[in-house]
Amino acid sequence: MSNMKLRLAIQKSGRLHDDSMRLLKECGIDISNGVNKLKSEASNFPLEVFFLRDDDIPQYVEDAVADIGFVGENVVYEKKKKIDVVEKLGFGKCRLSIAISKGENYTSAAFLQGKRIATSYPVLVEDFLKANNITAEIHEISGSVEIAPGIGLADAICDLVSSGSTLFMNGLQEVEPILQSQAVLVKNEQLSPEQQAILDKLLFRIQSVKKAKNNKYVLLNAPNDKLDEIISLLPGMKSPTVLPLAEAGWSSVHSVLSETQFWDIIEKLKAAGAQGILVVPIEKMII
Ligand SMILES: Nc1ncnc2c1ncn2[C@@H]1O[C@H](COP(=O)(O)OP(=O)(O)OP(=O)(O)O)[C@@H](O)[C@H]1O
Ligand SMILES: O=P(O)(O)OC[C@H]1O[C@H](OP(=O)(O)OP(=O)(O)O)[C@H](O)[C@@H]1O
Ligand SMILES: [Mg+2]
Repeated sequence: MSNMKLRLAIQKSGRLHDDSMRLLKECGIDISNGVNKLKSEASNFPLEVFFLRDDDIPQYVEDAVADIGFVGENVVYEKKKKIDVVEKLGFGKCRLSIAISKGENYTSAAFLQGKRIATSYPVLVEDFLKANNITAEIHEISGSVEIAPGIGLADAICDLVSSGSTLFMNGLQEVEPILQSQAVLVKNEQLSPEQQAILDKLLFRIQSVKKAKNNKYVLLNAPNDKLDEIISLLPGMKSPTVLPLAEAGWSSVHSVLSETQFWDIIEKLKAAGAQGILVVPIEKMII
């Protein structure tokens, strides 16, 4: 067997670190992350993990120092490196937005004409301004962007928002989301067939974990005279499982429901006579 290992870059510390480590664990990959260690190896999968600043990950992947990386789309599209985005990972969800002081009246992007905008995302802001035919002054700062209008450094900012509480605490209002973002898996454009085979194995596991998170296993009891109606409400992976209960005239029905239709279908099941509905999380889902 070959000793080839795929090299994965993840954030060393910060918003994406814990979710990146959790995803690997959910994929059944054991990584020991000792304090201050910059590199670690999986004990049960051909993977080596580098712990880096998130901003540096696209460059490392382009240069093939790492083969793949977990990084926010906001960083991928700001850095514009030659790398492929392979898979959305479902965490680190946020948006890149323009914000201005609460008291100001914003009706369109024309508000920004001739203004000073503070941001850590000069490339994405420039793209947005160009697309809207606006000329404005971009002030690049690397952090604490939300403070800029309050200290007279800028008239507007462009930064990441999720709950909106940082904007609120700084007396700002969000006026223009310019990019929706989440963590993605990126890869070097020229992986060898052997590296690609390891990535395919990893992707298969990631997709199984993602599918499982988006679905629930549902068990319920149904009176036999209502079975047809109840079964017609349930999608299941093929079709629902139906087992007789010890009590005559009743059956146990098992199925898989997606998170998006979940509450809607549960209400209909109750109305159709389903009882004792149990909902169980799924760990992995392989179709
Ligand atoms: N409030 C948020 N909610 C959800 N995801 C976020 C939020 N803020 C940032 N992110 C995502 O997490 C990534 C890392 O954010 P973080 O604030 O840890 O970056 P950083 O301070 O640049 O870290 P580093 O030290 O690695 O450079 C962002 O690029 C973005 O994709
Ligand atoms: O809308 P909210 O939920 O308030 O999140 C937005 C904040 O989160 C991020 O910073 P983070 O907290 O990661 O700290 P950082 O500035 O040190 O990167 C981002 O830069 C915003 O400041
Ligand atoms: Mg960073």
